[in-house]
Amino acid sequence: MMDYKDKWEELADIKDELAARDWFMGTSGNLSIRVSSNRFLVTASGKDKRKRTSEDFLLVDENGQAAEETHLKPSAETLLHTAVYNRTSAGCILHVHTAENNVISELYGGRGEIIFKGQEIIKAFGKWEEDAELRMPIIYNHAHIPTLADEFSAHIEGNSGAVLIRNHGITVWGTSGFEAKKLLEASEFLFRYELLLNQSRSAQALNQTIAN
Ligand SMILES: CSC[C@@H](O)[C@@H](O)C(=O)COP(=O)(O)O
Ligand SMILES: [Zn+2]
Repeated sequence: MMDYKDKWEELADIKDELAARDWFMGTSGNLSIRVSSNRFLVTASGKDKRKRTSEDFLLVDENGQAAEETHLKPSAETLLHTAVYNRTSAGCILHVHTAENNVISELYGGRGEIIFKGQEIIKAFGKWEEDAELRMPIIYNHAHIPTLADEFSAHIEGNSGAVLIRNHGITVWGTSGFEAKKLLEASEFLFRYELLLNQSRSAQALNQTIAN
């Protein structure tokens, strides 16, 4: 039997941290961590991800099928995880639904992407140049998961990245658990900033109209 105790604990710790941020509303979200070239641990479907139990994850193969005898069902969105692991050397994938990532995906979904520029925190994505841009794709939320996974796959470029699914959530991947969490936190910071900025500008414009 494969020994994945350390990877299990690492993913469970990440899950606890994201839960402390309240990023698993209504059982939403799914997480995975690579164990070998063709095996990864993924969250069991439909669980309350704020709880830490011995049934939180199951080992799956490169097709997203259980690789060991279990009564657990892999996440409904496991195909998005297999899409990343089969194309890259990524080590961890995190998917969360937040009000902020949903509103951003709706505001900018018509453009198919949101671009962040002039933000220090895009360095978390390896964007170090002064005029660097971070382009984050926004894809349609197909209910048919193989179709969603196909559209998502078109945006997998390299061992780290982030894709927004419109009115659904964000999926980020990185070379390790640490990297994936960093990208997720940086993304959610950018979303909150963008929303706050838009709100502040609207309030400012309204105040000016009233003053004139
Ligand atoms: C109730 S959340 C909606 C789910 O369909 C899904 O989007 C999700 O993120 C969690 O599904 P899961 O099967 O638990 O991984
Ligand atoms: Zn989801």
